[in-house]
Amino acid sequence: MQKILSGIQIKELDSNQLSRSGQTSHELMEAASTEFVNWFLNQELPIDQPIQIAVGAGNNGGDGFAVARMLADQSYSVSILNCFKSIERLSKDALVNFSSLPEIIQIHDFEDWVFPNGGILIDAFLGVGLKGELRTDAIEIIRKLNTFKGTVISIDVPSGLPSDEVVNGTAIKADFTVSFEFPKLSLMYPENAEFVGELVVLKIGILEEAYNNLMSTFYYLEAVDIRPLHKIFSRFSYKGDMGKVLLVGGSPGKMGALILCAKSALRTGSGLVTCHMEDSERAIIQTAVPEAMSSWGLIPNPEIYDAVGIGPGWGIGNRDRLFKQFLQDFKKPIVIDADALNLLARNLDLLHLLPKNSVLTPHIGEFTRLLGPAADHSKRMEMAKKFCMDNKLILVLKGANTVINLPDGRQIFNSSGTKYMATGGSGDVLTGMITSYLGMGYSPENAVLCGVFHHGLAGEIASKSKRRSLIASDIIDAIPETYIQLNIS
Ligand SMILES: NC(=O)C1=CN([C@@H]2O[C@H](COP(=O)(O)OP(=O)(O)OC[C@H]3O[C@@H](n4cnc5c(N)ncnc54)[C@H](O)[C@@H]3O)[C@@H](O)[C@H]2O)[C@@H](O)CC1
Ligand SMILES: [K+]
Repeated sequence: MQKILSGIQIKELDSNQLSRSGQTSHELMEAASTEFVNWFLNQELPIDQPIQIAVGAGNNGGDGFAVARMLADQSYSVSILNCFKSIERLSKDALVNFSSLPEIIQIHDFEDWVFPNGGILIDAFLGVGLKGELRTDAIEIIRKLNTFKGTVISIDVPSGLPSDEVVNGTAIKADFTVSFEFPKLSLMYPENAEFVGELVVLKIGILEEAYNNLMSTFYYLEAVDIRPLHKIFSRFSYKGDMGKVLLVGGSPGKMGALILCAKSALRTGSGLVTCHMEDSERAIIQTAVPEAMSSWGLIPNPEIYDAVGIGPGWGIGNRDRLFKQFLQDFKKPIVIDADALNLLARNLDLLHLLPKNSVLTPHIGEFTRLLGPAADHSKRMEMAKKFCMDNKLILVLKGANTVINLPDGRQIFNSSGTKYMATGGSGDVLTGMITSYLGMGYSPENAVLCGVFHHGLAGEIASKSKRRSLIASDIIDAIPETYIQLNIS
């Protein structure tokens, strides 16, 4: 899995890469710029659009000069917005690329900037080399760049955004951020989302050995990581091998949550799904999900199930005793969501009853009820990390970049998903998926990684045709396609 390094570590990564690959720093910059341009050309933007490239003095600016040359070679109309003041300030590699600019490219000084109405602005002003508070001249430049009315594409990070922190006032508001090798930590924080726009991550050929001595507890989960985590089932497998799962939830008026959860567990691959609910509601389940069995009254002997998910639509009135009893009886890791999280939040003493490696799946509201408010997302992540390490639990903090917090302190950001998944029932689907993988005998860690990634991918697939019309059932309908896309039988 891809490590996410801090801005300071990136300098070390670069020098590791250069010493191990034999590349020069200029060749590395050339590789990054080439990947950027290949991505840009794939967007099939009209060739007659004017492209302005705002260029700073460091290596981010160096990328900008190289991109300018490459796009001019492709017959785009490119001009440079000078944010670097004088040539003496340019870094070594930026100077090399500045000197190779073809004559056709015009360079405009700050005072002469006049933005066309529309077109493209490529932001290569400041990258991960930003240190401390933004200088006032840089703030002025960023403010002026932010008045541009066309499409803004930031190279590596939106200029002004620190590489590892929540925004501190001013930064470029990009439509796209194209980051190299891995997303910088700051690009993952919800507070920074309005600056980042759509995130694209491009590999630039950094060798695996270059990462060896660089420690990080942050990781980025991508499609390549998922396939090896899946179990292979043979033609002799039977429905028992595919897992018997129990889903506890639903209440009058909230049976939909349990229905979504059950359907998603079945679509994920569970062999047998039993839903436990109140007696009065069982006809609803049997009609809506004929493939699922139902149970009511006392919670059935949990030991006959391979995995249990608890909480979607359950309600919190009169549930405490049942929940406690259940936690006392069940000894395998459980998936705890929605109202079960709320029950836990109002009685934290129950935490010690949770089997080791149980999975909690709060969104930020549920997280706050459980562990209290945080000043910002990076602080919230520190709280999540400590909670998981202290209690030996897994916590899936749901959001635009869902973070999987593991008991060993690793924090893994998911790369799949779309903004259109912020819709009622999306979380119930995730609970069904994670529980399903647990039931199939995946380790809790692998069940969560697969559940979270496939859930996001299913959302992406469904949103291609549904966009803002996407509902949770569409995510379930797209689960089969995730197996096809990832080539999993
Ligand atoms: N391994 C990688 O990821 C690679 C990164 N490259 C590029 O190199 C960039 C990093 O380059 P550098 O380390 O030269 O740094 P940057 O170009 O990101 O920033 C350095 C510039 O920022 C200015 N600056 C620093 N702090 C400031 C502040 N508080 N207020 C105003 N201005 C400030 C400095 O005066 C300098 O001009 C990356 O973001 C990326 O674009 C690529 O060229 C090559 C490969
Ligand atoms: K930038």
